[in-house]
This record gives sequence, C-alpha cells and structure tokens, in this order.
Amino acid sequence: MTAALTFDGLDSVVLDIEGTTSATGFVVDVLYPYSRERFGALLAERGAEPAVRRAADQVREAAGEPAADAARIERILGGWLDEDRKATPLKTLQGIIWSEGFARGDLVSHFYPDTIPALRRWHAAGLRLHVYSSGSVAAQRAWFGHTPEGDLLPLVEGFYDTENAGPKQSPESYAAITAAIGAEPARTLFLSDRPGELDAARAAGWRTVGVRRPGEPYFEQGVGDHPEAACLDELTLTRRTP
Ligand SMILES: CSCCC(=O)C(=O)COP(=O)(O)O
Ligand SMILES: [Mg+2]
Repeated sequence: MTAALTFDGLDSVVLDIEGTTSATGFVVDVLYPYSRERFGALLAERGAEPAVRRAADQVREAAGEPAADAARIERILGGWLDEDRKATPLKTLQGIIWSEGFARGDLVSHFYPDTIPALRRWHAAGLRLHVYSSGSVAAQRAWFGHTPEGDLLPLVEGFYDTENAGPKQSPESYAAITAAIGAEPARTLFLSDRPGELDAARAAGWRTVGVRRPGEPYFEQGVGDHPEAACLDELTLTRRTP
C-alpha cells in the first residue's frame, strides 16, 4: 500500500535510474542488444584507446583470464549481459557504445511519465538533483542529455557510478557521495527500487524511499521497511530554509 509521502528540509535528491526513473525493460530490450552487437568491433578496432584498454584489462582480471583476447572478452561480456551483472568494466564499455549511439540519434532514453515533471518541480523548488546508477557516468549523461523531452542535463548537478563512488550496496559509497557534493546525509534523499541499495544509503545516514513500480523486477520483493512510493508523484519534497 502506498500513500503520499512528505520530506521536509532536504538539500539533495539522489536518483537511481533503472527501475526508479526509467523502465528496466527498456534498458534490457533496447540498450543491452545495442551494446551486445557492438562490443566486438569496439574491442577489435579501438582496443588501444585508454578507456577501452583499461576496461578490457578489468574484464580479464575479473574473469581470471589474463590472456583473454578480444573475441574471448566479447564472449565474457555477453555472459555478463545474460545474467545482468552490474560489473564496472561492462558498464564502462556499454557507456562508450551508448553515448555514441545517443549522440548519433540511434537512441532516445526512457523515463516513466511521472518522472520528468517531478524532476522539473524539485529542481524549480531549489533541490539539488544527482544521479547514482550502476550505468557509467558517460551513459548517465547521454541518458539525461537525449530524452523524449530533450536535454535534461541542466536539471542534474552531478553523476555518480560504481567507478567514482563505489558499489551501490556499500554504505561507504553513499558517504563518499555526500562528501563530494557537500550535503548533510540527513538532508539527502535516495530513491531506488533495490532494497540492498536503500539499506546501504540508510546506513550512511541518508533518508530513503523505495520506488516500487508494477512490472519492475523488484516489485514483488518489495523495498523492505523503507517508505515506499509507486511513482514520483507521491512525493512532496521541500528544501531546507537557508
Ligand atoms: C543510463 S544507465 C543504463 C542502465 C544500466 O545499465 C544500469 O545498470 C542501471 O542500473 P541502476 O543502478 O540505475 O538500477
Ligand atoms: Mg535501479
């Protein structure tokens, strides 16, 4: 059962993407195949680029296969995609492919209908908006830069991923984000669909709301004992008075 939720005295709102602002189905059905079809060419033709080389080395290390060639790395990435593993080098390489796809007009991001109006409302109310997703910062920036309503990057102050903040189920990652943005943990609200992420944010002193959207993978599991909302319209957020 969900109801209207009010949070007063906030400074920052930090948003998860998949399952929270946007549909997991779109990521899995549109973005994943787009990257799967392009990993081979990226690894074979652009393997000398520093970001590609570093990610390839991280794949070799994570897989315990120091001699893996480009074809083998492509197969490892395909396996990780099949199991929806949120591995940092997979997300790095997807971010390169997706950001180029968004830039050339192949891709337009997806947001649930309640999300963009809520982001505009909270931004206009003076709340600082940040994103923390397993998707790489490059992917996040492309996602917000190429929406059905155009470029929403001006609404978002900062982007965090598993590379610049750390794993999403570790309280230390949330502590690192509030330290980086200069916000008090108790005045920072995290919105996510995953209970493990919400638990970690709360352990770091953040306020939390579990976004529980029908049809999303975590809907049945629920969000534990966190306040829950079925969509962002249910949230009334006010900024701290200076
Ligand atoms: C634009 S980011 C693409 C989505 C993605 O790959 C992902 O892993 C999102 O996970 P989240 O942490 O936002 O649930
Ligand atoms: Mg999520």
